Amino acid sequence: MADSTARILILDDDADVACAARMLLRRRHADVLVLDDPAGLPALLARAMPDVVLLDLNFTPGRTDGAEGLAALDLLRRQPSAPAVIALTAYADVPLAVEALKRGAGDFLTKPWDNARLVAAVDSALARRTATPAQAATSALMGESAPMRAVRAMIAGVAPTQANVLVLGENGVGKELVARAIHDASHRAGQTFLPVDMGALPESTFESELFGHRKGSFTDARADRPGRFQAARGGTLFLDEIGNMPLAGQAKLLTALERREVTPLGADRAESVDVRIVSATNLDEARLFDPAVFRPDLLFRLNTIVIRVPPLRERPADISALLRHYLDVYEAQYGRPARALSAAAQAALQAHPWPGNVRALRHACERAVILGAGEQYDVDDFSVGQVTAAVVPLPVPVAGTVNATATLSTLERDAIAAALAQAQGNISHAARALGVSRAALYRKLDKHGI
Ligand SMILES: Nc1ncnc2c1ncn2[C@@H]1O[C@H](COP(=O)(O)OP(=O)(O)OP(=O)(O)O)[C@@H](O)[C@H]1O
Repeated sequence: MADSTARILILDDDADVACAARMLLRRRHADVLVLDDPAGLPALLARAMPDVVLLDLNFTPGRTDGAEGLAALDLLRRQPSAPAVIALTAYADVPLAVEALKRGAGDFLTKPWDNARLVAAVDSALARRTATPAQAATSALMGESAPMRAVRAMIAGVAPTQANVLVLGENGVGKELVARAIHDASHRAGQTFLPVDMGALPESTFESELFGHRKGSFTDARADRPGRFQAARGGTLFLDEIGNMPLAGQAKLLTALERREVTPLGADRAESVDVRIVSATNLDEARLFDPAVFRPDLLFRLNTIVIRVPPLRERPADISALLRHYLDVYEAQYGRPARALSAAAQAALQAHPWPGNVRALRHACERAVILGAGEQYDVDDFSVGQVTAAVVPLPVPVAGTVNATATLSTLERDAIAAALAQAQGNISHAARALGVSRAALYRKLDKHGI
């Protein structure tokens, strides 16, 4: 069932490929457009700006240099509210995938793709796109509280080195922003910053996703394919959610990090790859240091430097500036007039514990900008009173008294609340139990005000 209002464009001349992708994505996104020729792109953009573009890199038969796709990518990146781009290529060509990433594509997929991976790539592109205004530059890591100043000092100290960095903190505290800030302040800034959600990598394709594969190495390996390590060569690989990696995957990652080289599936020789590793997890440290959960030898490789990003409730001095920043961002994005916060709203939001941290604050600001009707923002516009709903038993609807949509919506909310309770608040685990990506779960939490 389509549950997002995002607009997705598939720009690919292969009708079968475009049709397969459209059918898959239509289950979740109501608005999926297909275009078979980049020449039609300017007219389409003038009519309807997409949120995410799946962009083939080669169109003219026989052409494999990617020039047509890269030109379309440049055009997309020049748009005032540029869509997120996922480059698609049938020719698993590392330099071309890397070139697309360097020119602003957020991710790449090689054909034929794994359906779950395609869905997850679109979800993360949407999530990242929403976050773009705050993530564009190092200075976007806001906060003048003493703990955030200490975090920034650590970033400045560690960025110029080659040290692997482990970023710890609850969901939504800004771990990815910290990782980007390290990359942006390092000598690798001009190279790729590639985030990989380690919790979302299927066990069966773990090696091929990370290290790549050679044509014919397994039934579906119809072409050589680069892995994330090769794609991030020279840059920074951000291993997100490492705490959700199965132990088997941990062993494979350890070998790559120890040897500083990776062996694509089916290859007879290892390749050395120069990547800087920044990793992150929301696992609490007691769990992370439990050998039954995480291999100590891998942890030792990853945590040369540890940066702890404190939850927002421990740095209330940052709340006010973050509120104003995100209200400004969304007022500009939605073309709404600038409005002040009422004194009561300011006090209530300042005292709020923000269990979802800065991500929740950002979502609350977006809601307020869209829904707030008064001259000033009132506390109700932020709908933050419902934050504990995930652990509060929800009322069971009485048959016949609610309409079908309300029932479905309630069921979904119940399922999410139950999954979260069972996963003890671990978003990745709850998302996996529900069969959706983390990004999709975040959107649903937002939708239900959880
Ligand atoms: N210090 C900050 N200043 C401005 N925006 C922030 C800050 N910290 C987080 N954000 C915003 O909050 C959102 C969540 O941040 P981010 O994705 O970096 O968190 P995370 O800790 O990596 O989350 P998760 O654990 O769920 O992956 C993003 O939109 C980000 O831009």
